[in-house]
Amino acid sequence: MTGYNAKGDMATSNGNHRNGHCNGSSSNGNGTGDRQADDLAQENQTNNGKIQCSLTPEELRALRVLNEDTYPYEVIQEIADFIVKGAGMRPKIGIICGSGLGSLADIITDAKIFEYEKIPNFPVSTVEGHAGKLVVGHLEGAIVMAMQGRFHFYEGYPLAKCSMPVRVMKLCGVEYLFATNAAGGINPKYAVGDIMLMHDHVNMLGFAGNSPLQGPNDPRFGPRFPALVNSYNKDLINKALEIGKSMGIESNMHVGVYSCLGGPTYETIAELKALRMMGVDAVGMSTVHEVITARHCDMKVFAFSLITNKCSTEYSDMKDEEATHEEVMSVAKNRQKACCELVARLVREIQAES
Ligand SMILES: O=P(O)(O)O[C@@H]1C[C@H](O)[C@@H](CO)O1
Ligand code: HPA
Repeated sequence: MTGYNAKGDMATSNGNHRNGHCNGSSSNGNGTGDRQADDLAQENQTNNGKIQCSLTPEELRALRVLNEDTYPYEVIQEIADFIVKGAGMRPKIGIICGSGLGSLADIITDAKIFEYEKIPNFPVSTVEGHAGKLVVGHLEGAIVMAMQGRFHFYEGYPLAKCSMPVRVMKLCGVEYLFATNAAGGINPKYAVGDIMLMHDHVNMLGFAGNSPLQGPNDPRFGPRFPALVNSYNKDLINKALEIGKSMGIESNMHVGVYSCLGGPTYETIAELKALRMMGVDAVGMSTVHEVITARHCDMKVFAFSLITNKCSTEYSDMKDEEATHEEVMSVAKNRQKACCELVARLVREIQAES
């Protein structure tokens, strides 16, 4: 990947900026960032007699991390070791909190909290409603790790980087991935506040030739050509439906198909019509690449969308307002109790079986 730093200088995918240097921490995914940066600093000193970069170390770190797109197995292992050692426990269930659903991590007890900035080689969260914290602790007798904040393609991160934390989870010992998201309901039967259990997806970014698995395959994670037909664990979906019934929310629960678009724009009516024709029930900007990464390394996946807004597929439907992130966050906040209960009870069932 090639990008530009804040001074407009060319920067390359390994964090090797042609001009400019500040002392940030190593973040180039191959452990050589500081050495390269130091070489460049020396070069700048020699060439210009002064350091040119006007960015703070934090800004430079964010830029460098943004420019990384590959994470070798060893780097993922280092991150996982850092977390397991720091937490003093090995999680079995990983939870990714969707927009406004960070409270899913607040129900974790005996929590060890890692800010993303403090985790070596970890990207940073840039979206409101994504706090940028990794929480490891106990939930319903199980050890879980939850991401309070995910990484999205529209933030400028390549898909492999967006879903890199899933591989970290795997090497931490996680066997089950719970991925949650806020989504627009395209299925006309869905209402705002409903929960859609994902049983399949349409990978629109994949249609456009983009995949988190692009590039050389490391068989230590999984096969070159993974199958995805059984991606969403049926047993977990059935358990969640039972839980929904006992919570009295079965009429607000659906099983459906999610699709991820690149964002950050919400969809046009024509796009929503096309998605509906393809059998999509809910649309968002995440999750699919995380699920692909999780299935590639053989994790069991449970995923749900909280329907935060209705997506009209009719030009004539003047009643519908435009989606806003504020609305998304506010609906998520109002429904966090139900989402937390669903997650906690499903964790309890998984734990009871093991
Ligand atoms: O992280 P998720 O997929 O829950 O967030 C959705 C998609 C965009 O990031 C944002 C739009 O409001 O919410
Ligand atoms: N479209 C895409 N992503 C979303 C939406 C939407 O309508 N709502 C929440 N995330």
